[in-house]
Amino acid sequence: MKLKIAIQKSGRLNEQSLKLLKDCGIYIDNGRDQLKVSATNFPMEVLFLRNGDIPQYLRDGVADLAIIGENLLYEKGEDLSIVERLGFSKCRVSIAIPKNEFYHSVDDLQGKKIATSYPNTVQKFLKKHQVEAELHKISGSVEIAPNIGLADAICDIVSSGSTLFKNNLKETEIILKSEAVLATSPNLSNEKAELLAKLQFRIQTVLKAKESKYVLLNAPNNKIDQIISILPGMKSPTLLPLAKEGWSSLHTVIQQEKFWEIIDELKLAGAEGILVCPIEKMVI
Ligand SMILES: Nc1ncnc2c1ncn2[C@@H]1O[C@H](COP(=O)(O)OP(=O)(O)OP(=O)(O)O)[C@@H](O)[C@H]1O
Ligand SMILES: O=P(O)(O)OC[C@H]1O[C@H](OP(=O)(O)OP(=O)(O)O)[C@H](O)[C@@H]1O
Ligand SMILES: [Mg+2]
Repeated sequence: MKLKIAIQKSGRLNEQSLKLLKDCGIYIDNGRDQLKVSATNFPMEVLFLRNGDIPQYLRDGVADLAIIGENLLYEKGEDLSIVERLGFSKCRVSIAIPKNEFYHSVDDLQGKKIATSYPNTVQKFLKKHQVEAELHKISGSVEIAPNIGLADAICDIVSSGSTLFKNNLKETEIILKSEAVLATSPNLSNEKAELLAKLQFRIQTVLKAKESKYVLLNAPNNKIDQIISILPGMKSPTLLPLAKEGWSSLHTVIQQEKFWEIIDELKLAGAEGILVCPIEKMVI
């Protein structure tokens, strides 16, 4: 018995999905040309599919789980559950209009023509705000629609905003924020649920390690207490004596984002030779 995981065949999510499996110690042979590949060291089969088809495959039980954009679940798979947020492919689904158009509120979309690849998402948004607009479904290059007279507004994925900028559009409403997630089929057998739990444990181990850094620093012994009070450590930090009399080396694990907040404080408190190292796996 194998856990069948669907990942995007090619596109934005493909590379990082494969990398995540690799970081979890799951090796896949010949992922390139085949649409179905078995892992060599984990009871798993990887199905390479078109993104848009994945929610249906999950629903039908053709795939047990999938790595997919949260936005696509909102569009096509609200009945499916998210079991893990994966932290990559962060983006938002937004409404945009030509830069020079006036925009005050959602009401300005009343009676307008909106081009999008995410019709259900837009429809839900319009309904919530009691706005009636005409939807025009297109499958790609949505941002060009207003420039060629196809629509008054668009709804599409925005990340850096450069596609909007290049097409003279401005973002007026953020409908939702998205990232890659692990989603599951509704009726997993107990055996499959156990395998899923194993996979989730590995994923959490990898993700936690990514957020954290191993920090080493040197300081005079009389400054150590103050430095420890600044460090938001895992537990108590490790303290080792240096060859130099009256000095110690202090090791701890901190959240990457916290590091930038406390670095100046650490230096002021007398920390020297600060090293920040990546962590490969982290089991807590
Ligand atoms: N510019 C972006 N920045 C960050 N994430 C993005 C961006 N564009 C898309 N994504 C995310 O990646 C997912 C896949 O996008 P991509 O454009 O590769 O595939 P697609 O065109 O939706 O699907 P298909 O596999 O059918 O071609 C999207 O659902 C979204 O969650
Ligand atoms: O805000 P930005 O950083 O510019 O990213 C947004 C763009 O990225 C995606 O397109 P993609 O490149 O995936 O092309 P596609 O339309 O062929 O899917 C999305 O559909 C937007 O067009
Ligand atoms: Mg795309």
